[in-house]
Amino acid sequence: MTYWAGPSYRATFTGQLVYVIYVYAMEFLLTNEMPGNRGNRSDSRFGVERSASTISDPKQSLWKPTLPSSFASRRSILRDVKENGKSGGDHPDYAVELNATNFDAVLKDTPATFAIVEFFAKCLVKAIDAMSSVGLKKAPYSVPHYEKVARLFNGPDAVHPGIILMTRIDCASKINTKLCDKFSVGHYPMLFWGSPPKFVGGGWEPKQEKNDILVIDDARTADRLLNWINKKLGSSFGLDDQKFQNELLSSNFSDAGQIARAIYDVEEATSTAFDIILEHKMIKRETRASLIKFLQLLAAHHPSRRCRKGTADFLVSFDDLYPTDFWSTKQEDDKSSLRNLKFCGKDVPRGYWMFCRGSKNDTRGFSCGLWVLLHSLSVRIEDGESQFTFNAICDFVHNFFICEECRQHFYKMCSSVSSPFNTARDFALWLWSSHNKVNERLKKEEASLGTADPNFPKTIWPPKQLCGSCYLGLDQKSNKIEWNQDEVFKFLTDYYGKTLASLDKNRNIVGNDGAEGAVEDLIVATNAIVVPVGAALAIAVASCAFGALACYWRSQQKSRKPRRTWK
Ligand SMILES: Cc1cc2nc3c(=O)[nH]c(=O)nc-3n(C[C@H](O)[C@H](O)[C@H](O)COP(=O)(O)OP(=O)(O)OC[C@H]3O[C@@H](n4cnc5c(N)ncnc54)[C@H](O)[C@@H]3O)c2cc1C
Repeated sequence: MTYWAGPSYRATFTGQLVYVIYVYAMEFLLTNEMPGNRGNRSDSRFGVERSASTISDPKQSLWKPTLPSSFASRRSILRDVKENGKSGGDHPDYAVELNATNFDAVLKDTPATFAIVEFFAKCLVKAIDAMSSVGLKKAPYSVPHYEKVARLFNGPDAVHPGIILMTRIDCASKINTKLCDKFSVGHYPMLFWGSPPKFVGGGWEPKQEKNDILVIDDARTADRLLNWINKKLGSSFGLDDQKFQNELLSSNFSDAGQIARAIYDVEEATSTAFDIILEHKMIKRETRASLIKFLQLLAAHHPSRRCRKGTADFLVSFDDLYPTDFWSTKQEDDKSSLRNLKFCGKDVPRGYWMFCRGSKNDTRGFSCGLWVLLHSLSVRIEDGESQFTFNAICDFVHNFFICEECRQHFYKMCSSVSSPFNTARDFALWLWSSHNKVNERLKKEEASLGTADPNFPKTIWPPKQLCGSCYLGLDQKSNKIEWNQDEVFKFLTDYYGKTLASLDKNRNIVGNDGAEGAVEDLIVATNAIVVPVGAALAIAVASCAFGALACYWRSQQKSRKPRRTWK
């Protein structure tokens, strides 16, 4: 079947009309074609055997993967998405247009947690555009709708960066025929959802019972597509969401109070960490014990009360969910319901970073949130828990941190500790100093690769502006900073202890747990609807500490539209 009407047809109005009617008829056939009449097609696209989905090694997939030959091209595609918000195709789109040659590589390389792949036919889109221009077709095709949603997740101005990579494949292009076959594309547009590695070398068959890739069955309009996503993630993204105004807030290093906002990031990081663990089925017989240890630590000392509750709930039901014979009885596939678990309450993950937001979408975020979480744990434990905490954190990073390079480096630092920790102080200082070693190494690496976030350069931490008394001087021989470790520990305890938890404390005053509805009502009543609701309220409550900031922020938020809730 020929999909394309040549350019001469479109040169005149009559030609355009004929062309449009032709394609319109074809669209009708395609969009109404269902598996039942597929068999009659001579087109090979519906006759091939589909290959089984292969799951790539999750530990390899996200951070800094090995660099095969296609690396440069897939990186440049992802860069295009980040920097320009364009796919490089005819449409100046937010969705990334892929083809069979780069599909696997880009999906393997993306740091996004989920991916949507839209199979479409570009010629149909053009035809329908043309029809609309001559008033022949009112019902919109999916592209503008898809784009409205992609705007939220892709590109430099993504409102919710790093969560969903939205891509598309032009099935009318010959090069993609086999790929469209593998996904049994029977009508246009056809949208699929899954974790990016699941698409790599994968496919989809209508009759396959268990499939890690799902068909998005209701994406006719942007609202409906976003509704589907919200149901899937338990999120409340709205088409009108605006980029969070964090960047307007000062990133003043010397303002210790800014760490208070990181309470939202440690919640986000906790939730994201478990999403990754569940999504990648990282709970195995050999990693189970290490996860239990880390859950115990979180349940007792997480700086966010609702994460303490969520992780404690998970811990309580852990044995039922993952009995020791779980892996021998192959129940693993039945655990899809676990993906809906909310470790830090129903609004988390929210999809954006506050304290940890980088100036680009691919910097900071999750790993920053994880560091903040680890430091905050280190200053909350008792002396008697210091060795346990050390083991729990080292094992957690080793078994569950998706970044291979980080795992390796951190493991080395853990392995070089020769005697057990006896005090919380020693452990907190060890973690601080290990983080500084990572900073030092990355500073050099980022300088040589030009990958640093200019607004958040790696530094030896804390800088003098944050803690002058931490500095004793410079050792002339080694040219290294001499620290006053008592002062450093005191500073860490204040910074990651009291200050970080100050907003959470205030949230608890208004009864965050179980009373979230009341909080939202309060905000609705005062017309200060914000994203995130909790953050604004907490900042408002803590406005004695952040007076000017809170006033400014609230005034910004008041002009916003109410946040959507999805049922
Ligand atoms: C366990 C772990 C190991 C990692 N290893 C690697 C690696 O090997 N290679 C790699 O490329 N990336 C690694 N990363 C990621 C990397 O360290 C950063 O998290 C990432 O580059 C984002 O940097 P950032 O600017 O947000 O600051 P981050 O380094 O993430 O720090 C977050 C915040 O912590 C505070 N902070 C900074 N230094 C310290 C300190 N010494 N003590 C206490 N608080 C501090 C600052 O306020 C900073 O904004 C690792 C992350 C983790 C959690």
